[in-house]
Amino acid sequence: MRRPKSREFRKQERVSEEEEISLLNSWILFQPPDSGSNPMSLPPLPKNAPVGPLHDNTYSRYAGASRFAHFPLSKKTKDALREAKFVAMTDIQRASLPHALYGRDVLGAAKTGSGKTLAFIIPVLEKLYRERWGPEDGVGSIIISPTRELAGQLFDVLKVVGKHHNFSAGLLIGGRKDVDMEKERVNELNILICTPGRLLQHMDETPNFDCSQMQVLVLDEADRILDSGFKKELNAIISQLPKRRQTLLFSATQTKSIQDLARLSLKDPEYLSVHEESVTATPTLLKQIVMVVPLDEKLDMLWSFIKTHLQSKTLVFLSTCKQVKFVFEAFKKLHPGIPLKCLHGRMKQERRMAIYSEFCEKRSVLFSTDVAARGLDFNKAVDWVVQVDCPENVASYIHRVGRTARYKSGGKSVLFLLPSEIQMLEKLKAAKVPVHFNKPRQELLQPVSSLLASLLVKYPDMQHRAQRAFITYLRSIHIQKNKDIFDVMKLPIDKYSASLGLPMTPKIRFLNQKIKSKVVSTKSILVEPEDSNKEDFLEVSRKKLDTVAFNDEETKNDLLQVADTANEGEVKSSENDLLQLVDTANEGKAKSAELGEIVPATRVLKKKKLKINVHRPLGTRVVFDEEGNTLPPLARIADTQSGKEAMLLDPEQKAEYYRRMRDDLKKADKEDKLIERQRRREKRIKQKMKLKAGNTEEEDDQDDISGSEGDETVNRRHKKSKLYFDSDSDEGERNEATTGTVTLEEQEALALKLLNSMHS
Ligand SMILES: Nc1ncnc2c1ncn2[C@@H]1O[C@H](COP(=O)(O)OP(=O)(O)OP(=O)(O)O)[C@@H](O)[C@H]1O
Repeated sequence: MRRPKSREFRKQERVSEEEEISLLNSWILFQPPDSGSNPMSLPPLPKNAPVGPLHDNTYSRYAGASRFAHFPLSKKTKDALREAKFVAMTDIQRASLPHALYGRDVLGAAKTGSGKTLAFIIPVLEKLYRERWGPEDGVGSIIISPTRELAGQLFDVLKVVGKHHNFSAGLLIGGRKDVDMEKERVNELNILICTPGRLLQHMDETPNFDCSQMQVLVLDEADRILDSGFKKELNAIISQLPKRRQTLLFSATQTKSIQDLARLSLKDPEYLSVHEESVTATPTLLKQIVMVVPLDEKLDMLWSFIKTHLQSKTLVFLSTCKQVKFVFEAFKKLHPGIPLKCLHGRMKQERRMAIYSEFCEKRSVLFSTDVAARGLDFNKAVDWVVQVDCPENVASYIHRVGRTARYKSGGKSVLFLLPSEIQMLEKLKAAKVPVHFNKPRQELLQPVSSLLASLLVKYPDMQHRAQRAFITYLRSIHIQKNKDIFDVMKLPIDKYSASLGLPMTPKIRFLNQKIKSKVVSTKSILVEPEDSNKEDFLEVSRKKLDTVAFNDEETKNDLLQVADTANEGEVKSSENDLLQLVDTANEGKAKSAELGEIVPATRVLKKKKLKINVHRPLGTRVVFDEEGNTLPPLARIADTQSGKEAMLLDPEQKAEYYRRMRDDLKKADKEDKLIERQRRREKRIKQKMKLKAGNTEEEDDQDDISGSEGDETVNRRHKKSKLYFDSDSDEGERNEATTGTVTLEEQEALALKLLNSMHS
């Protein structure tokens, strides 16, 4: 047990702290970095150079120093840094700390995993220390993170570096039940680490919540917090903060938008982009691979990848929560031989945190939405980042792959691109992201679709999950802004549905409308060579690039590597192939004929052909009339049962036959309705019970396309919609909601009738 410090000791401590603060202030003011300069351009202090106050009343130069020990930092901070083995500074720390310590606003940009967290945690601690901030002063600094997991991680770093300081700090994130306790204590906290939604909730609901004296505002992943997803929240937050404050913004993909920065009222900010001159925008030790994978082969490819990388820690990104849930559940049932986990914004907070910690500790495969794309520093290095679905933009790509190859460790990533998404490559190259093409070995591909189909039969709930995954993925593509890359009409929808194990392609209203309009325009497409060429290109490139699969064993370590390093030339040539294909496509259909491909003119035609094949009864002779129509059922029966022909064609008998059929149909219809009513009723009861139990995790039907945050406000919005929308098709959702109400009324009426009849 710690003995309470004596009064005398406390007094002495105070005096020495005051002396230290005075020294630090003089040191910082003595030789600050020039405004607009990057301290990285200054030579570091020689190893044995004296540090701090010098004998002639001067101080050593700290701008440009490369070790924490050479900086005007408090002993408490220096001790903690040393204990955590932080000795030499990273580039972004060298560049931004001198400006931040001097009190300037900073916009810091540096590659993922390059140590930006310390670049803002240290100035926050030092500022409050030098201001002698205490419990009675309330909120002194607010650090905002876009996701809960990242906020939790920042809190952990703060606990490490600030462990000798006496500040109180709080983690305010959505999904935690102890909001009332937070409200009671939030005004006593000195440092708040929060997500925008929860902070705003306190600003709105906590009596006397006061941050009018706060000194430092930090936005980690600043570009994300400043983008439209958080616009309203951030504007409301900023409006309640004092104008006189220091603001620090950090991200691997920094915003330079004047409008964004104007919202924050920055004062002559220092823009420090330490890797701007670098040849690549991603970590140098990161090996990045791109493979072209048709949509209907993505799961085969992913499954094969997992099976051939059982010793790796792998992070898999998918576009939507429903995809994550489906792939996780399905693959889990197929027992790949490595633990699987999933993380998405619709999970309960405790579960999210638990999964995050488990993945930090253990070798496993984590399926995730973009909720894990930014900032997270998984303790034991992630070996592979697999992007099954194309990220919405380059920034998103950079953050996702940045979960591996952090600080000084290496890592690998692979991106599956659809043939229609090839333009993404140009964007990556333009942003200095060095990617290599790879053609893993076809023979090692382990198809999983048939296994999924059997799973869906065995577990009926999996069918529902597969449908949701299917629909939400298409919707995620549909709502993307960049239509040059993301075009839902270019997707092989039926094949994709089959690849998930679905027996039939689910109906999607928004897509049906699109297809209809495409059918109308098909006529003109057929006479417009340019557009039809596009289709040709799609088919040709698919055929040519389809030949991908994974190598076996870890030793030949990932098929990817073998093909890549063993034959750099081959990679190059495949890349060239790809580029050539674009040209080839522009040369029109003639070229594809040369290639020996039978290329359908449009997808619509292909689909029609498929339909006929699917619905035609196998092994039965189909009789067509002269116009090519099949004969009506009765005529067919008459044809096959020649003995009864006369009877069935007799008008009275025919009428009788039709009457019986009608009755049978009515009966079947009635039964179906009853079953359906019962199903809906059970579903409603289930939902009510879930609501009562406060279970927010499952079946939130507005899918989280961005896969982000799961912040409190966002969740509240979703919860609301949950009451009304309960199906994937927009139309279906509304229908079901309305039918649900009518059924309830009907049931009440029925109950009343029953009661009356009992009393009478
Ligand atoms: N000076 C340092 N010395 C040693 N390790 C460091 C130093 N600074 C940071 N690190 C380590 O580097 C890793 C990455 O740091 P951090 O999470 O701050 O990166 P980041 O730049 O914020 O990445 P992201 O852009 O993905 O958010 C962490 O494990 C951290 O402990």
